[in-house]
Amino acid sequence: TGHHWGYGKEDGPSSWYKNYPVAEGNRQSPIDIVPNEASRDRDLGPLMINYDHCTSINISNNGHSVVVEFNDSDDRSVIKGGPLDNPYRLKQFHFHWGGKGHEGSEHTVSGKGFASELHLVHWNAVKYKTYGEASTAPDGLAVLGIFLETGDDHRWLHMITDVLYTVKYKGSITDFKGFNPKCLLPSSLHFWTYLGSLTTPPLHESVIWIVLKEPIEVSEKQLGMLRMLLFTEEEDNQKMRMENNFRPPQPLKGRRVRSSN
Ligand SMILES: Clc1ccc(Cc2nnn[n-]2)cc1
Ligand SMILES: [Zn+2]
Repeated sequence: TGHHWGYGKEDGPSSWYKNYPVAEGNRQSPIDIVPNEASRDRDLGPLMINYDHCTSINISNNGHSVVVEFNDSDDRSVIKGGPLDNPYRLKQFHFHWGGKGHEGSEHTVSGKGFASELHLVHWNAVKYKTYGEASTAPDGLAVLGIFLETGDDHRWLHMITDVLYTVKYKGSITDFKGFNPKCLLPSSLHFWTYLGSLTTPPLHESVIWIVLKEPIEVSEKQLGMLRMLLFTEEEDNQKMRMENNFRPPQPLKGRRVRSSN
């Protein structure tokens, strides 16, 4: 199966190019977003997020992050508008975060990192039959990125942090039904958008990135719950805390970042 990769010294982002040469490609993610270099594009319409009928299925620890999966067998939860020519179906969301007191977002804004970053992964089910097929196509995926900054408790994030103890170890999965991620959205849907890639191997250059400008606030306590997860399996006697699971910004290589109006 695929090569082993991680976020450690030996298997981390600076070594991924050895097994995944596209790591040095021309549309890699994340990037540092410089707001006053982003161009306002008049034909960028508003983002439309329709998660009303969406329901989560399960929550799991895949050894890289904590992931909530959704039923993507129909168009019950889609995003459209903004830079997108088709509706894109929600498949899963997951987080990237840092260590105690360290930043952990993947995108940065004028060099500033945030404590964490939530990614909602969607795929173009109009043009492609499966997520797998879409994940290798240049317009196959749309990932909605939302920054998390430390502040007050997030009233709905508790639904997730309260069950993290059930997925402490790599390979654990439990039922997680009825969670609607619209409760994790900030009040403004203003965004930056650019063409990029998955930020973990296989690093496919198949992502239309939509990064919301307004962060959501979560408490240090809630972030600390993410850090009690482990990269390692239950039977592994090495207990490696899951933290700093983020890829640093990659070269822009002449790409244009657009801003919503
Ligand atoms: Cl389905 C899937 C594939 C890759 C990743 C990793 C990632 N790529 N871009 N942001 N996160 C998350 C979910
Ligand atoms: Zn991600």
